[in-house]
Amino acid sequence: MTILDKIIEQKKSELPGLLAQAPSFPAVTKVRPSLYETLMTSNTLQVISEMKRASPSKGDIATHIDPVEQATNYETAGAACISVLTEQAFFKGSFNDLNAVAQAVTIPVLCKDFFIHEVQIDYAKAAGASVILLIVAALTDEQLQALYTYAVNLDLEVLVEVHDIEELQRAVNIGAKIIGVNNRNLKTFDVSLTKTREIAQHLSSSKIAFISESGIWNRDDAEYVANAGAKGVLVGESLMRSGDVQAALQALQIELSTKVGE
Ligand SMILES: O=P(O)(O)OC[C@@H](O)[C@@H](O)c1c[nH]c2ccccc12
Repeated sequence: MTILDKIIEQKKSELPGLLAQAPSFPAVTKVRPSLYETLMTSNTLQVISEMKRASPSKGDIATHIDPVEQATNYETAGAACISVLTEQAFFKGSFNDLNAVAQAVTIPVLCKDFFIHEVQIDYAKAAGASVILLIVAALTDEQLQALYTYAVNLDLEVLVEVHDIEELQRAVNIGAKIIGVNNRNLKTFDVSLTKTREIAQHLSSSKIAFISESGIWNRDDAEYVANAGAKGVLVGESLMRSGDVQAALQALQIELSTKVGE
């Protein structure tokens, strides 16, 4: 069993609880900018900054950090979007974290979870998300299409996560506009930024906003993935561990127009 299999089992066990009652969170009525538009129109590498307390591969990362304070720092530093991990059993997140962050910032908010059922999308929406993540490796084609359509009909944007060329094709087939490659192998936890280059070479449409996810620690890493074709990066651990969150984030905002090789 891979870690992804284990997490999906856990998610399945939580569905009856979610289905038993309607989501109830303090209302969030903000209209946020579109993440897709931000990615497609900006000349700098856009940073999706993550609130991440812990993970299965690293254990505790930063359990003491206040999500609202962290998100506010991210927004002030010019983040394009705040990603909030809401998965509880492995990442120590919650929908309450998401709701608190959604109240506090005006930029797009990504609900980072393992979606296998529509009810989870209802919770994400009610808690204030404007973007959700769908992981191709966790879903059948039918589930992927159904959840994608369900989210879009709720006015949510969708970041579709892939790990290889075959998954990229499945993402393209459902019409995904924002596609992220996870540089972390979910079976071995190995991280390699070359994944970004490999997937980027197979992107056929310039209308896709392409994101590089995981394992980005510094400006060199950001430059590498920007040169490979990424319009944005999804960064968790390095920002959570940084003593100067704003400086660490700003170091990643590479000018895309000065990219080597373009
Ligand atoms: O902490 P990192 O290496 O910067 O990674 C952030 C993000 O990419 C990672 O948390 C992530 C990418 N895809 C996911 C899917 C589920 C949970 C977490 C993730």
